[in-house]
Amino acid sequence: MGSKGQILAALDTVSIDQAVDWAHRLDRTVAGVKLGLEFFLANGPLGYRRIAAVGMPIFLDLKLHDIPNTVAGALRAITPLSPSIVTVHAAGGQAMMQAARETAEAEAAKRGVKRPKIIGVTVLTSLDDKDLVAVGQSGSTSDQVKRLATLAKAAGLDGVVCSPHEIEALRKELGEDFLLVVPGVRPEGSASGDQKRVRTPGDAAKAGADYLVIGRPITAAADPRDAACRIATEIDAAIGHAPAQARR
Ligand SMILES: O=c1ccn([C@@H]2O[C@H](COP(=O)(O)O)[C@@H](O)[C@H]2O)c(=O)[nH]1
Repeated sequence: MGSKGQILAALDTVSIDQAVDWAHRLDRTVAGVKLGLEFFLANGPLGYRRIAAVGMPIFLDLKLHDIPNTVAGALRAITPLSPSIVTVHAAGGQAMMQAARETAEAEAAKRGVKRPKIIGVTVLTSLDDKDLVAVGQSGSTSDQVKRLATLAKAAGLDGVVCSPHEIEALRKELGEDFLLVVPGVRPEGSASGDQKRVRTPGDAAKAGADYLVIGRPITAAADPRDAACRIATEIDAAIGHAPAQARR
């Protein structure tokens, strides 16, 4: 499969028909698809099941951020859908992240489904150092990402969402088995939009990302499948054909 096995395509839309169409076009071209707040708030579990029926792994990116009891309840609600990956905000704290992990484990065992990987969102890729100061956080984005990722690992999470700029430092600090799921990926010449901490797919893969989360550069293209294939080719050219996990 080459580096197609590293791309998670973000299907950001409220339209079920649009998302199903993208999923069919991208089937066997990417590792999986990401459904986020926009899709899930509009279409809920029924919409999720329509996409799941296409047969690709689903990253359910709801970025849960609440008290431990509420996040545990949310995990009980979504684990039966059998997503491959779900997200919580690492800034929600260690107790909340632990509750998420333990609840997913218990609920998956009870339902006889595979436990989703629980991933902590560190600092959103739309933020830079100045934005952190504006919300009252001192220090750099890279320091804050490292702090939150360390906390996520201590809480038993499977990995984190970080920007392409923090990959090397987190690999060194947190080891080879900690999943790094990386948005903020832009092929040369494509618009950054609201993303502030960006790198190219080739650079992010070479730095050691496990998965690259890519939305608009694929979904806004005239031919999304062709766009995904081009990105996979760029990654292959940068790293050779072995995906990150196989290279370690
Ligand atoms: O820090 C984060 C966490 C999540 N995302 C999500 O990734 C995709 C990126 O989409 P693009 O169109 O490639 O910008 C989107 O669904 C975000 O919700 C992120 O960008 N940054």
